[in-house]
Amino acid sequence: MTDIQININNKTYPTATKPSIANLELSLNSNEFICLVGPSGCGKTTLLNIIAGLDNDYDGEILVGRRHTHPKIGYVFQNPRLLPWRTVRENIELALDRPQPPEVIDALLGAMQLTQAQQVYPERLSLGMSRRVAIIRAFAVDPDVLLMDEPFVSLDAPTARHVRELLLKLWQQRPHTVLFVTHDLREAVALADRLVFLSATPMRAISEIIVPIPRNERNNELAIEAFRQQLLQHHPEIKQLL
Ligand SMILES: Nc1ncnc2c1ncn2[C@@H]1O[C@H](COP(=O)(O)OP(=O)(O)OP(=O)(O)O)[C@@H](O)[C@H]1O
Repeated sequence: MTDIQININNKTYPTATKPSIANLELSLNSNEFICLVGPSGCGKTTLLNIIAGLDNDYDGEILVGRRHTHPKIGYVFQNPRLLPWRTVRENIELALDRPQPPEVIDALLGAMQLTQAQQVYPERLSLGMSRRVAIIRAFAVDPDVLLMDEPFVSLDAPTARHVRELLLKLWQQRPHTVLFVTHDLREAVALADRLVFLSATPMRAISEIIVPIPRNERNNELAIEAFRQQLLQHHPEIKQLL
């Protein structure tokens, strides 16, 4: 695994009058779990699409180690985007760029508690199950960086907590660099090693915090409070977001 450096000087959509991203610098350490927290519409999806190589129309650079290239990506979208005519297992296998021993998929299905559902078609899955399939699919390609764009949005609270716990366990078994986007500070603190707070457009990274270990309710609350204080001190303009 390699460190990744993202420098975006300017990203302006052709039809827009002002940049969506300006002077954004972000370093991703190998196998680090990073949460990006930012206001609605600040440019998070735009950033993930640039990192994924889906949008090359920007001024900046992405370095994987010392190479100017795009990292190998696993992408978990808000919508799980499963092919309805393929089973759970086939949806995972289709994402692979090279065949994997069946045990690899078996282990991922087991970790996400989907072994029993592997021959099922997506229409029979709950939203929480579909999200778990999407997470497996992203891990299965063994990416340089896993991009997760609010993958637990619109799940009820207990289901979101369950899927979060499974994700963390899987990540501890198979460490990968993760870039996880959320609006939810509590979700971010429950998951991340490091939180990066983003400004409204034009988006840039305005503050960051390392989450204290061990993770427990008290440490999480302390992290949230420290984060609030740090942000309010340096960026009073975002008070309404906290
Ligand atoms: N195709 C496009 N053309 C023009 N402007 C766009 C386009 N896509 C996004 N934008 C603008 O760029 C900015 C960032 O949008 P983006 O969807 O990346 O934000 P976001 O943080 O992911 O939003 P949300 O929190 O709602 O998911 C917004 O001002 C949006 O209106």
